[in-house]
Amino acid sequence: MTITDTIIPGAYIFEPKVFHDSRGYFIETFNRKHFIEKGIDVDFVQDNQSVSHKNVVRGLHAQKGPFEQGKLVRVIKGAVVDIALDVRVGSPAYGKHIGVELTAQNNLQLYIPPGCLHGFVSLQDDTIFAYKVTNYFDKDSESGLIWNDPELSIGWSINQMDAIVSEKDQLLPDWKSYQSPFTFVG
Ligand SMILES: Cc1cn([C@H]2C[C@H](O)[C@@H](COP(=O)(O)OP(=O)(O)O[C@H]3O[C@H](C)C(=O)[C@H](O)[C@H]3O)O2)c(=O)[nH]c1=O
Repeated sequence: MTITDTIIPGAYIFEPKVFHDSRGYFIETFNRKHFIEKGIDVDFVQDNQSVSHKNVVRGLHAQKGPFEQGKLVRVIKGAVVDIALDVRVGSPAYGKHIGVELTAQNNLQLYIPPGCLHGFVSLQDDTIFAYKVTNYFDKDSESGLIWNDPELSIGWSINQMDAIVSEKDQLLPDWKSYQSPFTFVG
């Protein structure tokens, strides 16, 4: 497993070792010891899976405390551009985002710490997105930001006119009206 730091404190890119043989391949998709190596004491309590058509954008979402979530995200089939935006007040990366292409071919995974808004755009039809979260879903704790605020100039790699966005996500606030409920703990 190769673990790469990002500009967002606590966010890491994981590249699992692929064991190929005449039958196909094997990878460990999660091993807690790699998080412990990075000093992250994760306790995932829920696994999620969504399937998206090409050009579907989900996000930018985060659950507020006490239901904030760390997320370990990956793609089982297809491809996404995955975005994490640090909104922890006091973070050295506050207002900064990372974008990582996660595909069924590259097997990359991204760990997104609590306090980051998360979203992705599906680059292929029938993309299967699977992720582990460190806290339970709590509908009343959902918060978010509109996906395409020009002030953040997030590179979604698709033509905005083609994006398929839920009605709920289309109503999310823009960056200048976003009130972060998160504080950075260094
Ligand atoms: C997230 C979630 C949703 N649901 C139910 C609620 C709705 O009836 C339905 C679809 O939910 P939603 O439209 O919020 O799904 P996404 O737009 O994929 O939301 C996710 O998208 C971005 C990328 C995220 O990082 C979050 O995990 C999450 O916000 O599933 C549940 O029952 N449990 C859950 O954990």
